[in-house]
Amino acid sequence: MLEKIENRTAEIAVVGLGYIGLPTAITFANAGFRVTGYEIRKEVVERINSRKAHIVEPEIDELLKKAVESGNLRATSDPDDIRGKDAYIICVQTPLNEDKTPNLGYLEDAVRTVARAMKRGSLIVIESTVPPLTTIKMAKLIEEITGLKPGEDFYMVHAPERVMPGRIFEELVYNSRIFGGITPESAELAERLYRSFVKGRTFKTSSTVSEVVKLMENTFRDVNIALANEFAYLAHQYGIDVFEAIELANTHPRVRIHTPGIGVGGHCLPKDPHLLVWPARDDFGLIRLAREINDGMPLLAKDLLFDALKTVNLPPEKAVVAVLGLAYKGDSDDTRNSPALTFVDEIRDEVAEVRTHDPLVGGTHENLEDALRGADAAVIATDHTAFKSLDWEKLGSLMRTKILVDGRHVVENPPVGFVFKGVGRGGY
Ligand SMILES: NC(=O)C1=CN([C@@H]2O[C@H](COP(=O)(O)OP(=O)(O)OC[C@H]3O[C@@H](n4cnc5c(N)ncnc54)[C@H](O)[C@@H]3O)[C@@H](O)[C@H]2O)C=CC1
Ligand SMILES: CC(=O)N[C@@H]1[C@@H](OP(=O)(O)OP(=O)(O)OC[C@H]2O[C@@H](n3ccc(=O)[nH]c3=O)[C@H](O)[C@@H]2O)O[C@H](C(=O)O)[C@@H](O)[C@@H]1O
Repeated sequence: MLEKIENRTAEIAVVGLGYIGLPTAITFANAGFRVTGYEIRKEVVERINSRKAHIVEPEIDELLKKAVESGNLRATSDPDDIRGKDAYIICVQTPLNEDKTPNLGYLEDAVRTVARAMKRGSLIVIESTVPPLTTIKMAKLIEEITGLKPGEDFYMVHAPERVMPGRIFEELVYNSRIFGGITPESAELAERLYRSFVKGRTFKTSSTVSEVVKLMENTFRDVNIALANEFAYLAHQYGIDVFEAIELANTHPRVRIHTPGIGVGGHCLPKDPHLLVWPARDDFGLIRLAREINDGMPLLAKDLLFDALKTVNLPPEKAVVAVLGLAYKGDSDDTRNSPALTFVDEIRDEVAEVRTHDPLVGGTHENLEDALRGADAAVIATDHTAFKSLDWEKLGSLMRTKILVDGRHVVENPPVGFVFKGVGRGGY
């Protein structure tokens, strides 16, 4: 296997071609490996084979074209096409159920597919973010299905993905990586495989440490954002602008306060803290409280909107509200767990009309001006670059009432003639 890795003849199957799996498959293919991408959504397979990415990410179209045209990448939804591969890289989603418990159904299905296709000596890598101890459980599932002994007859690793959407192709190469093996040999093999394109530092550990590390990273971010959001809430009570206060606090050499806003979305931050605490017997509660704070932020934005409507004596049930941005963060087309969607759901039954516009996602109005024409309030829910340079004084002339609520600190100076509110912008 090591020799096959060194001379790039190892055959790789990437299972799940979403935001993580597709860039990973492309990167291995462009590093010289023969990669088969296995994906259950047939329309995604067709798009990829016709060289069109189904996700928004810088550089993806050129890199996908290169990978497919070189003959190194092919997508399929036929499990027979991934039989007998040297390495399987699993990148399927690991969402939460309604009750916030992990839904490992996609992962288990993917592992079953791999178990039926693999051979003795295959390396199986789970890139998906999973609750602690999952990799060991999945190795046992493979043993039950195949009769092969984990660590002896096949190798298994958790290699968490740490890329930031918007910078995926750069971070795939330059981020440091962790390889958590069910045995040291497993970790060693995966490290050698990924070293074919990773230029960052690499570390080997156990699969359970690796699972916890990944969950700690995103929990760290979520808890820090919750702290910033609590500061924003307090700033309203003191009538100050939290962003001015944060900028000044961050001049301290050991303080790095995160950015408050309308909420925390995406496939990962809203669920990973739950994956960390779910299998534990007990915890202190900080991680869960941070989640509640962040989940509550769309309601704070709703209060700001309703305050503004009160200022102009417009009953909410008569108000036409245009929500700008549906994606969970700027310049993304991903709406999973987006606070913008929560905000829309929260106000929908209480106002006359909710319009939505997102340049990358769509919405009820394709055109920004059409969304604002005759509206009583505009609410910025996503920090898309396109929203940062809007001429509000001009756009205001299209609106029936000039209310602007900024959930993402996109507008620095409140536009003249508007009733302005913003998350963390006390004093307006
Ligand atoms: N999106 C992100 O920014 C990051 C995600 N992650 C983790 O990576 C994992 C994947 O996340 P995303 O790529 O965002 O999810 P995604 O939903 O974009 O992609 C998953 C893909 O797997 C496919 N799939 C599901 N079950 C399958 C099966 N049994 N066989 C074949 N294909 C199957 C789905 O149709 C989908 O296209 C998650 O565990 C996530 O927490 C980690 C770092 C960053
Ligand atoms: C620790 C860390 O930086 N994790 C990254 C994170 O990426 P993700 O796309 O979720 O981006 P994010 O910038 O944390 O944004 C998540 C959400 O939080 C919001 N957000 C973010 C930072 C902040 O200071 N304030 C804030 O409100 C964003 O608007 C967004 O709604 O989660 C990714 C993942 O695991 O999916 C991970 O690979 C990335 O490296």
